[in-house]
Amino acid sequence: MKKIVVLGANGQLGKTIKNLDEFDGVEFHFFSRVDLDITDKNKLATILANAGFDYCINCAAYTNVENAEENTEEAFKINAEGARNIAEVCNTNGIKLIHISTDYVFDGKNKEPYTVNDITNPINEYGKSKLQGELYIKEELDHYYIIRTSWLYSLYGKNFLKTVIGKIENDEVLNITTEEEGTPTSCIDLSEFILHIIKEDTLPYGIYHFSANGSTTWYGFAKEIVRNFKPEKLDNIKPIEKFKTRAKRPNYSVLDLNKTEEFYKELLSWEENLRFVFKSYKNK
Ligand SMILES: NC(=O)C1=CN([C@@H]2O[C@H](COP(=O)(O)OP(=O)(O)OC[C@H]3O[C@@H](n4cnc5c(N)ncnc54)[C@H](OP(=O)(O)O)[C@@H]3O)[C@@H](O)[C@H]2O)C=CC1
Ligand SMILES: Cc1cn([C@H]2C[C@H](O)[C@@H](COP(=O)(O)OP(=O)(O)O[C@H]3O[C@@H](C)C(=O)[C@@H](O)[C@H]3O)O2)c(=O)[nH]c1=O
Repeated sequence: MKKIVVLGANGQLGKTIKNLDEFDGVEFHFFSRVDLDITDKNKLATILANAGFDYCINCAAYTNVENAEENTEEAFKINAEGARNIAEVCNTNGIKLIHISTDYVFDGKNKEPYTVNDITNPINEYGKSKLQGELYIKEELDHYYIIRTSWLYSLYGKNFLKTVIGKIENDEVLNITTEEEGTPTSCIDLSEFILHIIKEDTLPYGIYHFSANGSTTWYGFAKEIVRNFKPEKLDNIKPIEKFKTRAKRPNYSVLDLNKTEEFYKELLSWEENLRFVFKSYKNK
């Protein structure tokens, strides 16, 4: 039986892991921010010491990309210092770390998918803080998996899918940018990969990229959401070149999946994953 501690358990990824129905051979222990704040290194050390955890999954993060431009200190405290605290405590206690990072560590100037070896160059404070977290982990720890993913969605918490559904339910018209290209990723799909790493227990340590296959713009993603949710409202989604925001986003942040597919399996397209999420939504 593998013993796993999950941090940031009340976020959308944490909740998705909690709802996985495949628990054979693994025992999860979930800690939300109120149970365990990752900026409190002493408490982390106390809870993780001598508890026999094999893996730590870090789902805790400061994820508000817009607010990170002003609350930069807090974003770094959680995404960089918090990640360092976890890495130090994992190192002391022989715990393998699975940490989630982001496509926003890249500047978006590529014309083809970013590989795990491509140069990082974040263009917003959230991306900078997440990159610093990656660097600290690499510095402190040998036994780590850093999984960079992109455009996460689920039926939990706050994410683009839920924003679009909410506005369509109110019959609002949405102007959505066509400026950025990336890949929407279902939290269910990512959770299954995380579970695979734990169950296999043999994947080489290091950085992995994880998303669905294919790519689109936020406009394309919104259209596909509405096509699945309420096709009669498709005309409510209007393309615009730019949507005014405080934080810059990379114009292109598609992740190269070759390494992940080599150690896992061929991944489904983002459209197929989205259909799967709606199927479970309608069955509820
Ligand atoms: N969302 C996305 O599109 C993407 C996310 N990622 C990464 O994936 C991971 C999971 O993201 P996601 O589930 O979407 O994020 P959420 O914002 O849904 O969840 C993050 C969770 O972390 C908690 N948290 C914040 N600060 C602390 C802290 N100091 N100590 C403990 N917990 C804390 C939050 O608690 P509270 O709600 O109370 O603040 C929240 O429950 C993150 O590392 C994120 O950077 C990567 C790519 C895309
Ligand atoms: C709500 C809305 C957003 N947009 C634009 C703004 C932005 O360019 C894009 C996405 O907006 P959001 O703010 O929902 O997404 P954003 O916070 O940029 O999402 C990112 O979150 C972090 C945590 C990550 O790690 C990234 O992978 C990515 O998922 O869509 C519109 O064009 N129209 C709209 O009505």
